[in-house]
Amino acid sequence: MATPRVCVLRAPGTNCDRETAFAFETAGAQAERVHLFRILEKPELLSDFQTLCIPGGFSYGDDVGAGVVFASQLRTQLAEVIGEFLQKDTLVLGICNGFQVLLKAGILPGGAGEWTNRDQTERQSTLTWNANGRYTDLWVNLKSCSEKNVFLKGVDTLESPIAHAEGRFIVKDESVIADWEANGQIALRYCDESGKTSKEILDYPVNPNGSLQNIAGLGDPTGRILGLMPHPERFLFATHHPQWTRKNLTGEGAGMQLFRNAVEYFG
Ligand SMILES: NC(=O)CC[C@H](N)C(=O)O
Repeated sequence: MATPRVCVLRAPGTNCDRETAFAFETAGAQAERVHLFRILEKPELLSDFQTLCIPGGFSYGDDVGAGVVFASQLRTQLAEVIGEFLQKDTLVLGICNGFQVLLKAGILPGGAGEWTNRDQTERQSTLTWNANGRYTDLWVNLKSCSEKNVFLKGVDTLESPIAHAEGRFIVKDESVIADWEANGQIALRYCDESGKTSKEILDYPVNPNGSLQNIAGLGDPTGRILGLMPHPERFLFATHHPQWTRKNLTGEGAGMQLFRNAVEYFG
């Protein structure tokens, strides 16, 4: 199997890059933590990689809004190389702050298809302050809703931690969600312990932030891009789970499958 190279792109304030690189490495990829300033200096470096991952954290201190500054650097200073990267048979993963960046840059939900028109396309959706107005840190249940998304192959439900202040997914006009759903772009929804979810906003803590239609993750039309608020890299081993002894969990954690899928895609 070919070993894909993963660029874990970090900016000032990113703090989940080591764990995320470790997750990809454990799944069999070759992951490199690359500082955004290196790519700004030498944009062609990005073409050495098959996967781009923007990890979680507080890029630029969440100033102006989480992910906004990082996203605007991608949109303006790196537009060309990002466009080339998206056109190729590559994967993109954005975790938490990374999801915020993908959405605010306009890499999601349109992917390569919309990237060239990103300045003409009005942004339909965003991630804003949690309904409870607070930074919220807990474990949630997720239901995979897309058969198309590469990262979610073989995933039905998974538990994962969330840790964010600006994770409430909202849209300007709710009717776009039906189109995204038909396209397989609605990737993950918050659900209860039995895996049940709904389009009505479920109560806290099942839906921890008040996201519309309980949406926790979104993909592009090709299924090669995924952005999600929860942190799969924090559940690689059973022992990461707060109740692993009580629940007798052993072996891998549910988050591992997403990284393995990303590696096997290139197999
Ligand atoms: N864990 C994260 O990546 C946090 C994202 C962002 N800083 C927020 O609080 O919303």
